[in-house]
Amino acid sequence: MTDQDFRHHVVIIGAGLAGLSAAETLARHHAGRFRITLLEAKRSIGGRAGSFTDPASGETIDYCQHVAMGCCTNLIGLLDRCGISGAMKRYDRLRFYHPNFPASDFAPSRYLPAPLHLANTIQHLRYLNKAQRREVRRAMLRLLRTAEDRFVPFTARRWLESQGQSNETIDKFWNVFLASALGDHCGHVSMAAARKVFVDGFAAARGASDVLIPQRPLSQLLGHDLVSEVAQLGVEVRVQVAVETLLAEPSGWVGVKTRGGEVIPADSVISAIPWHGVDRLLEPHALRRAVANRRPFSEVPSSPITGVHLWFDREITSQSHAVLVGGLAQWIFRPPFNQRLPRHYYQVVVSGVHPMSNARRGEMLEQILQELHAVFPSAAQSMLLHHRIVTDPHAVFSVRPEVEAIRPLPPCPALPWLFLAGDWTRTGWSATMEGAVISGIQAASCVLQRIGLRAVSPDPGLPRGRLARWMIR
Ligand SMILES: Cc1cc2nc3c(=O)[nH]c(=O)nc-3n(C[C@H](O)[C@H](O)[C@H](O)COP(=O)(O)OP(=O)(O)OC[C@H]3O[C@@H](n4cnc5c(N)ncnc54)[C@H](O)[C@@H]3O)c2cc1C
Repeated sequence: MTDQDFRHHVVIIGAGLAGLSAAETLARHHAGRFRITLLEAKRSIGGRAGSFTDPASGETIDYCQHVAMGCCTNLIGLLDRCGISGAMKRYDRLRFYHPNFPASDFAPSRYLPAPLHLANTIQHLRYLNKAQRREVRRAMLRLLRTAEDRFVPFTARRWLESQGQSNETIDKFWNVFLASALGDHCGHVSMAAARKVFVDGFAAARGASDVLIPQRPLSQLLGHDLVSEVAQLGVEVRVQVAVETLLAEPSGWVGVKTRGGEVIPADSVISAIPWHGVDRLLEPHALRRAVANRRPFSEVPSSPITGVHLWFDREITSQSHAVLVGGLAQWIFRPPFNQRLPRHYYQVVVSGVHPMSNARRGEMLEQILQELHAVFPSAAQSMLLHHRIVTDPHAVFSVRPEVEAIRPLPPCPALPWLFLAGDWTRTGWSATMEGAVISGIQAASCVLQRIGLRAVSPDPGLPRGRLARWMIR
C-alpha cells in the first residue's frame, strides 16, 4: 500500500475557475489529507475564461474580454494567493460614450463615505437630461432602501417601470449597467440580481466599482499561471479527459467514467461544469432517480455574449476600455498585449443579442462600425483590416426571476459524495468569475466537512461602513 491509498480522493470535473478554485481551496488548506485529480475535457484550462489563436494573425486573443470589479474579493483573493493579481490592472473611473453627447466620466469620490461617494456620478452622465437624472436618483434611493427579498418576483424592467422610470431612462442608464454586468437585458433579468449589481458593485463600499482588466491573455493568466500554481500545490491536472458519466454502486463505491472508457475511482466528486452539461453526467438511472424531484438543470436559460474582434490600420481611440451607450455595442476594449503595430486591435462586446445567421453577423459588424465612427472621429478615416465575430450562445445563464429556485447549493442530500460547483450554482452572484470562484470554495468546503474537517467560507466581500449599513437595507 502507498501513502496515497489513505488520502481522500477528490475528482473534480471541469477546470474552469470553479474547478480551479475548488482544487486550490482543498490543496491549500489540507494538502496532506487529499489526493486531488482535476479533469478537463478540452486541451486548455480556464473554460469560458479562455483564449484562441486567430488563424489570420497568429495572435492569442481572448474569446471575449473579461472584466472583474473591486467587489470581486474572492477572485482577487485567489489570484493574490497564487501570486498573479498583479496581472489585473485596476481603474477607478469609467468613460461613457454616446454618439450625440460629449464623453462622460463616471468617477466615484475617493473621499466621501459609501454610498455618498456616488452622489455626483449620475450628474456627470451628460447623455441623461435633468429629468432622467432625477428619475435615476429616486429609483436608486428606493433600491437601496428596499430589502432584497421584496424584489424576488420582478424582472428589473418591471420593477423599474413601477418606479416611474421611462423607457428611455431604462435603456440609457439601467440597461447599460445591467446588460454588461448580468449578460442579459432588463426585461429578462431579475430585479434581485440587478439590486446586487448596484448595491455590492457600486453603493456598498468605496472601490467596489473599480474595474480590473487582465493585462495578459486569459489563456496565460488562468490557463498557465493559475493552473501551474494549483499543480504546485499537488493537484494532478489532466487535460483532454472528458467525463462521460458518474458511477455509483450499491456497495458505496463511486467514480467517474471518461469518454475514453477509463474508470477513475473517487471518494468525493465535484462537478464544476456548466448547467447545460450536468444532466448528462447524471444519466445512469440510479443517479437520476436519486435526484428525481429536482427540475432539470438544463432548464436554466442561457444568454449569449459576442466578442467582435476588429483590427484597424490606425488607432481609433487611446482609451484602454470604455462603455458605449445608445447602440448595439456595449463596451470597447484595447488589450495592451494584442497591439502588434501597425495593426491596432480592439474588441467590442455585445451581451444578450444572438447574431444567428451570417447575414445577421454582417449586419452586426456594419452597425458596430457605424457606431464607432459616430463616437471616435478617427474611426471614420480608419480601414478595417481584419475582423472576427465570436459568439458563445451559452456564455452565461440568464438570471431570470424563476432561475434562483433551480440553482443548487451544495451539498446534494441525495448523493453525499457529489458536490456541484460552477458559476450557475447558488452563490448569490450572477454568472461571473467571482461566482465561479465562490462556488468552488463552497463545494470544497462541503468535502472538508464530509470528512470531519473545519469548513471554509467564501470571503464576505468589501466591508460596509456605518453609513452604508444604515442606508442600505
Ligand atoms: C463571452 C463571455 C464573456 C464573459 N465576460 C465576463 C466578465 O467580463 N466578467 C466576469 O466576471 N465573467 C464573465 N463571463 C463569465 C465567466 O467566464 C464565467 O462565469 C466563469 O468563467 C465560469 O466558470 P466555471 O468554472 O463555472 O465554468 P466554465 O468556465 O464553463 O468551466 C467549465 C469547464 O468544464 C469543462 N467541462 C465541461 N464538461 C466536461 C466534462 N464532461 N468533462 C470534463 N470537463 C468538462 C469545460 O471544458 C470547462 O473548461 C463571461 C463569459 C463569457 C462566455
